[in-house]
Parts: sequence; structure tokens; C-alpha cells
Amino acid sequence: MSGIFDNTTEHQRRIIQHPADLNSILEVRAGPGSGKTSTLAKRIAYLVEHLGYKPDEILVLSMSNRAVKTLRERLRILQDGDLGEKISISTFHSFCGSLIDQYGLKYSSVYKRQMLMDDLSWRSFSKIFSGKTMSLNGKKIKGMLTAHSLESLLSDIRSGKLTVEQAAKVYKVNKEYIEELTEYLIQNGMIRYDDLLYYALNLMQDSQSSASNGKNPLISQLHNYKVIIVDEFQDIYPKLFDIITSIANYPTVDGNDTSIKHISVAGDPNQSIYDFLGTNPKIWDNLRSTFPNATFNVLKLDESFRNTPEILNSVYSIIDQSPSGVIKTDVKSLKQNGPLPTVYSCASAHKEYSFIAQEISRLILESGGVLKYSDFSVLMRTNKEIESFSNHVSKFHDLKVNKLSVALPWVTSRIHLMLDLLAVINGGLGSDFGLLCILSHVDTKAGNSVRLSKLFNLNQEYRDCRFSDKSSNSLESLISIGSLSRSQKISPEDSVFASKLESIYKSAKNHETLFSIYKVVSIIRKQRSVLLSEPSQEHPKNILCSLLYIMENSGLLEYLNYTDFTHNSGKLARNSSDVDMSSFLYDNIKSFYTSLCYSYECFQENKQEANKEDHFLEYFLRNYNDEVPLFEFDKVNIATIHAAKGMEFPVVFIVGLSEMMQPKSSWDPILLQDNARSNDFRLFYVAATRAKYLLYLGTSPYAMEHSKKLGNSFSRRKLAFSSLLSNNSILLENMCRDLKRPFPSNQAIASGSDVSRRLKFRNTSLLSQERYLHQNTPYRFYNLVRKCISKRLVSI
Ligand SMILES: Nc1ncnc2c1ncn2[C@@H]1O[C@H](COP(=O)(O)OP(=O)(O)OP(=O)(O)O)[C@@H](O)[C@H]1O
Repeated sequence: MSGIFDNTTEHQRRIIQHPADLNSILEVRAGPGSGKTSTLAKRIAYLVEHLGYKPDEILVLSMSNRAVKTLRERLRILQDGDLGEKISISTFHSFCGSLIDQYGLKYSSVYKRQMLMDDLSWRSFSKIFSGKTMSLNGKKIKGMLTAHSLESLLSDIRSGKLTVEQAAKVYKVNKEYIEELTEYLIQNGMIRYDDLLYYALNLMQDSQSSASNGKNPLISQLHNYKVIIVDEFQDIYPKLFDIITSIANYPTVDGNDTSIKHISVAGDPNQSIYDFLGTNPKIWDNLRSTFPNATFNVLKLDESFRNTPEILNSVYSIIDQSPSGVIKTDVKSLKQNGPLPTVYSCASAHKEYSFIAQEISRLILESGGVLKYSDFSVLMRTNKEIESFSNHVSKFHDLKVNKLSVALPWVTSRIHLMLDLLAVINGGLGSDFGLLCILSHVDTKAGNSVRLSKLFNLNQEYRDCRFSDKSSNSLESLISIGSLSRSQKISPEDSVFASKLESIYKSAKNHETLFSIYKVVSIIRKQRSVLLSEPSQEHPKNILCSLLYIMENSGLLEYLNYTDFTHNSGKLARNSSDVDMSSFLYDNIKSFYTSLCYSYECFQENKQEANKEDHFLEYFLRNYNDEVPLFEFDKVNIATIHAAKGMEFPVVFIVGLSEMMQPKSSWDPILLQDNARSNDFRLFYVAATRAKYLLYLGTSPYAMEHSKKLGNSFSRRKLAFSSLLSNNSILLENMCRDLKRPFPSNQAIASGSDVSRRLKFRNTSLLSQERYLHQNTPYRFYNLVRKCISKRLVSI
């Protein structure tokens, strides 16, 4: 346990000790790596230990799961207790979700339990429901909608920005279809992330009206809060700002009608990079206009513990003449000097990728093994570039990569199918839609979308006729009576539906498909009866075995054998030599399993605190997205700049070229001051300030030659070999001390450098034997899993 004031600076201490009275707002404007998050954690501990606040009087909100996790960990170290658990620390979305779950039904049935759809489910939803063949209660879509436009259409209607008629005109689809679609989503309790914010805002208002009418008390949790702490304030977009405002204005115990809760916000205005969500560095001004009667205090954190002076100089040399929207702050580095950042240029994106891969191997070898793969981070602007980098370096350089995405990689891969299967096994909200998605992968023959639409409509008819509750999951039951009708006598009403179902698949080849559909449902039912028979069965290993068993016996494995990579032609790559599919699949199954295990541990912990959800499957389906991606020591981290926010790495490469843009680089506009947008500067700022010791910036040959900004703050390098580390033992010493690793022996450095010199111009694979093993891993893993399955089968 460490004390609150251990290792703190004067600036940090002023923030930690600042009072948190009602009607006051503290703005912490922090530079990169200035210890903003650890200072906030210490401020929270100080409020409880020294200013007498109770844990349930403090609410901490942040944008990302990662920031939440970091804050909790920092509090745990500080407190050596459970303050991190007692204080409500969450992302905005999960805070809103739990508010609705806990209090919603007290105020209205509008707040009934709902199922959150992640991005991939939403894409499947829009693919199915924006198809020309789909009809909802006889209404067909007469237009085109993408997943994105469908989401903004529904959000515009819900927020009252557009009426249904206006939305129909703006988005060029028919009004009747929109009405049916909205109704369908409500009936099935399916919502998107921003719906949570919308419902939470309404709930806060409803509860206050209800309290003032004397019907219900205020929501005690909100009433108790006296302090709101917001991390990463620069990322707050308007809807999130409304949440802060609404909580701050919520009546407070001991407050009067006009009081607002204390708000502490901390952020770095230059790290505001979510323009597409509506973030803007001017968000700080909104605070003043929204709370004109509050007392404001601004404190700065302008000393960096992360970046060397050279890295900070190079960043400021580039953003110095930037357009408005980037604030020129003077952040001082508290670190020892290091080498100048390196700027390099390559003739093509692939050459740049190879250069980076070789440079990483070289630095590891030259450091005598001090640097590990996970110390490196390669940052790019788009997910497409990430895929292309990842394919290139794994194929030509045997480099393993760890994709640090905002969501876990398996969630956006075809392994997402596992979630659909789990939703169906769990049988609650969203399981009808989950089954619809699964069936769209079982029936892949020509005409499948028409059949899916007919099946969907038959199900609506069946549900209206046989179930009093319109939100029941009826698709599985419809399919089961079809299957039963083959071998048993069923009721006359059911047999009408069974024969309608058969008629959708009446041709000989589609009959086979219907048989596969029956089979999938029957296997799912069997596995459900095992998994849900008693809580101890809901164990990650059993769950994985069940899922693999279902997939292996239902033809769904075929679906997984496609990759989601697209070629430049836009077509899906299948069994392509460009893509090591087996390892891709293996990695995703493995990371899905890791998520299951991690979630299982959290579930067990929460259960002891009287968690309402007593089924692990339900818990997992609600929380899988809260997990934070992990580092793996043998893998190089690759990420979009957005996904790398809040992180730090000893060595950072900022990729310049992309296949789409070459020979220009992404950074040409800011280096040449040519049509650069302020967001480009901020992206560069975030990327470059992730580096602790070594920073590499890729650019085009033209910008490298003509940019006046690179001046003396970068060392320009051609693709020639030069010893950066082995000749710089002070840098190596600093790194070892900071990373808490032993200094390498002279022999390790000498032999590493020797191998590196010998490999210097070799372009191709170094480790053919490892490559062989690597390629075979999925099969070995799969065999293992098969063994588990057969064991389970015996016990069944
Ligand atoms: N007083 C201190 N003494 C030494 N190291 C510190 C101190 N405060 C913070 N640090 C270290 O500085 C680094 C940056 O801290 P942190 O990640 O909290 O910064 P940040 O301001 O949130 O960064 P950013 O906003 O750029 O992501 C961390 O490695 C942290 O441990």
C-alpha cells in the first residue's frame, strides 16, 4: 500500500487536496503523461480519507473500460482495500445501463430490461432488415439504408430531432416501414449504446417529476452523490455532456433547489480526437455556459513523466504552427534525455511495413533482449491499415501481432457467432434475433434472403397467434413444431404452421436446408438442457465445448472458415494464401475463451456481492464488452491511434503510408502545412505522446525532403542500418531502471548485435520451424477441444 502523497509533485498535490464543495467545478487541464489518472485516483482517496466523503457520495465516470480499470487498480494500490469496489467507477454507458436496470421499472414499464446490440449484431440486423426482400407486417423498405444510416435515422426520431415523416424523407425510405421497424425493436427489447443515454436521461427526469408529485421517492443513488469526477473530459460528446449536466443538477442530500453537485473534470484538450462523435476542445467552455453560477477553478498538470524532452520537442515543433483547435501548451519533461525521434520515408506501404518489422527485430536483438515484442506499438489511422500491416508482417516476417482495438478482436470477427449461439441457449431477450442470425449462416443457397424473410414473417404470424406476450421468443418453438411434425402427431393449429414452414423450403435442395435448420435447433436445445441444468455446468470449458459441439454438428464450422478480410476488389478472401486463416481463427477462439474465463471470474466475485444475475450466461452476454484487451509479451501491439489512447509504450512507430494513399503519407498535410485539419494535428499529438523513449514517424519521400517542420527535432534516416541502442548505454540503463528489468550482460548485447548485423538485409522469414508449428497450432488446439467434447459426450 502506498500513501496518497508518495511520489507526487506540487501540482498534483494541489489537485488531490482541492475541496469538493457543492456548486464548485474543478477543471484539470493536463498535458500528456502528466499523471492525470493517478492524480484523480489519489484525489478520490483523499476525499474519503481526509475530507470525510462517504464512498457512495462519489461518482466517477470515464469514456473507456480501460480508463475505468486503470482507476480501480490505482485505487487498489493506494488503499489496499476495497475503495475501488465501493465507489461507483464506470463508463458512461454502463453507468446508464445499471441505473435503468436498477430503478427503471419503479417509474415506468418503458424501462423494462433490454438487450444491448453490439456493432456486429447491429450490422447483421441492418443487413437482414434493410434488405429489399424483408417485409415487416407486409411493409417493405422502399429505399436503401446502411447500418450507420439506420442507426442515425432511429436516433434522430427518438431524440425528437425528426418526426417519422421527416426521417422518411431525409433517409429516402417509406414511413410505414420505419414505424414497423421501431415497433419491432421495442417489442424485442433490442437497443443500441446511445439508447442507454437517452433512457437514462429520461429516467432521471421522470424520477424527479414523480418525486415532486409525491408518487415515488428520488433515486437514492443519484440523490446521495455529492461529487462527480470525470476523466478524459476532452472526449465528452454532447449526449454525454447532457448526462453530466443531468446528474449534477439532480437534487442532492444537504443541497437546496439551486445547488449542483461538485464536478471535477480532467483531460487534455489536445487529445480530443473523436470529431466524428461531435467532440470538440471547446467542451470546456460549455461547462461555464451550462453552470453560470458555479465557482470555477482551473489547475494545470504540465509536467510529463512519460515522454523524453526530445519527444515532446518534436511534437511541439510539428503542432506549433497549427490551425486553431490545437492549444500550444508548454509541457515540461521530467525524464532524462533520450535520442531524437526518427523520421523515415519509404517508397511503398509494404516497404514501410517491412522496415518496421526489421527495425523491431533489430532493436530487440541490440538491446540484448531487454526490449520485448510487447514494448512496441505500431500506430495507424484506420482498421484497414491495421489488417494490411498485420497480414504483411505475419506473412513475410513471422511477426506476431496483438491488435489493441476498442472492442476485443473476436467480438468483431466471425466468432461473434458464438454470442448468437449463447443468446439462443440462454433463451432470454435477443434470442429470436440470435437464431435468425444463425439461420442466415445455415441457409446459404441462392434465394436465402427471400426464405429468411418468409420465415421471419411466418414467425410473426405464429407469435401473434400462439403467444399472448408479443416479446416472447417464438422462432425456436416454430421450428421445433416443424421438426416434431415429421415424427409425431401435433395439434391441428400447429400443423398449419408446420406445413407453412415446409412450404418455404419446398424444393428438393431446400428441403435439405430445412433439415439442417431442424438439426441446429435440436442440438442447441440438447446443449441448453445440459448447460442450464445446474449452475456448476455453466463453466467456461463446458460452454466452449458445447459451442464447438453445436458448430461441428450443424455445418456452422463452414461459416467460420471464411475470413472477414477483404481484398482491394472488395470481395471476401476465402482460403486465400494472403491470409493465415487457421491462426486467425485459432487466435479468435482462444481470445473468446479467455473472455469467458475472465468474465467467469468477475461473475463469481460479483455473485458474492448478491448479484441479481444468477446465470453466468446472462452475465456474460451483458458484460463481455467490458473486458479490456490484454498485452501478450511475444506480440507487437498494433492499434489505431484512437484505440491507443491512454496507453504508453517504450517504442512507438507512427505509420505514414497506406496502400490507398501512397506515395503521399497521412502526415503530409501537417508536415507540409497543406490543408491540414486541426483533428490531424491532434491525432498526431496523441500518437506521438504514447512513446516513452523511442519514436519513429513514417512519411513520404516528398514531405521528408520538403517539410520545414522536421528541423532539428528529428533525426532523418534512410533505410540503412545504424546502431541506435548498442551505442547508447545510458538509454539502455534508463529503460532497464524504468521497466524494472536487469541490465543485459555485455555478451547478450554483443551476440544480439552480431545476429542483427547478419540478418540486416534479409527480408524473408527467419523462423521457418516456428512458422510450421504456428500453422499447425489450430489443429492441435482443435484436437484438444475434440477430446474435451468426447469426454463430455460420455458424461452426457
Ligand atoms: N508523481 C509521479 N512520479 C513518477 N511517475 C509518475 C507520477 N505521476 C504519474 N507518473 C507516471 O507517469 C505516467 C503517465 O501517467 P498517466 O497514464 O496517469 O498519465 P495521463 O496524464 O493520464 O496520460 P495521457 O492523458 O497522455 O494518457 C505513468 O507511467 C505514471 O505511472
